[in-house]
Amino acid sequence: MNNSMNTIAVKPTLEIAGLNFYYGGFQGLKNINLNVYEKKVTAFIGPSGCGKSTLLRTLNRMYDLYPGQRAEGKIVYNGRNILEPGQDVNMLRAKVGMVFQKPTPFPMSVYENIAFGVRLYENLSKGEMDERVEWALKKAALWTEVKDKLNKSGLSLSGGQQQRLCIARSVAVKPDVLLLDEPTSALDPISTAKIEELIAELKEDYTITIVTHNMQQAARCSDYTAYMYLGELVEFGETDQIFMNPAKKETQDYITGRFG
Ligand SMILES: Nc1ncnc2c1ncn2[C@@H]1O[C@H](COP(=O)(O)OP(=O)(O)OP(=O)(O)O)[C@@H](O)[C@H]1O
Repeated sequence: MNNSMNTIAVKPTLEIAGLNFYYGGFQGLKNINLNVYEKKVTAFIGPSGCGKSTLLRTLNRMYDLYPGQRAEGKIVYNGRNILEPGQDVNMLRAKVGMVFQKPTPFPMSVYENIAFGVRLYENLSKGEMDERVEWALKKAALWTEVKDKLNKSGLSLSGGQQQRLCIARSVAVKPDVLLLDEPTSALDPISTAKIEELIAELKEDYTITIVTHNMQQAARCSDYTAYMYLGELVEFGETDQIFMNPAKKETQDYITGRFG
């Protein structure tokens, strides 16, 4: 949590307005309005099925890969509604990168896991690519552990290392935003602590949103928290306020474990 935030001017990176989302005939998100602020961590919390992952997946149009899923409303990024037709979704996904719940390294070397994505967008020399790979691995706090194993399979790393490799892979293409979907739920407590430390470091450079079931994690890692229920945004505000002085009884019940 960041107690000095009230005094710091914050700028929205993503402005979400009147967002509705549909899985065929089922409405998964209902009139969501919230800003994701620049170089801050925003946590999405709420009971299972409330729409946290759905909201995260709209932010880089990941749902486009699935027929029958559609979003309407506005998500303004760099002055443009990304939901409109004509958006270059590949470029969007480079700028708004995603890390999933289960670590998903590609079945290739540690080095190639990072170089592969970079090659899709940039034409770097071998020396430049070596530098980029090292830079991304350092950003993801993984370099010292893998610098002697760059040619080993990404799948040979531990679960926590694999998740940091996935973060390095996203960071390597120089995004603005990182979307983290329960990034530590498959990890042990030590790896979880490392990822949480990493999130604190990464927010110096990136705007981060995180879906988490872990209330302590939301309280520790985030500057803003959105509490969702049944596809609606119940309450959104600074994390200190949401956890210490929520405006709504439903939020209070959820964060104190009285939900359900
Ligand atoms: N592919 C899909 N087809 C139809 N409905 C879906 C699909 N994916 C999710 N849903 C529904 O949309 C709603 C929101 O799901 P979502 O996965 O966003 O919730 P969540 O808050 O992330 O849940 P969890 O914490 O369990 O991951 C749920 O009712 C879910 O059943």
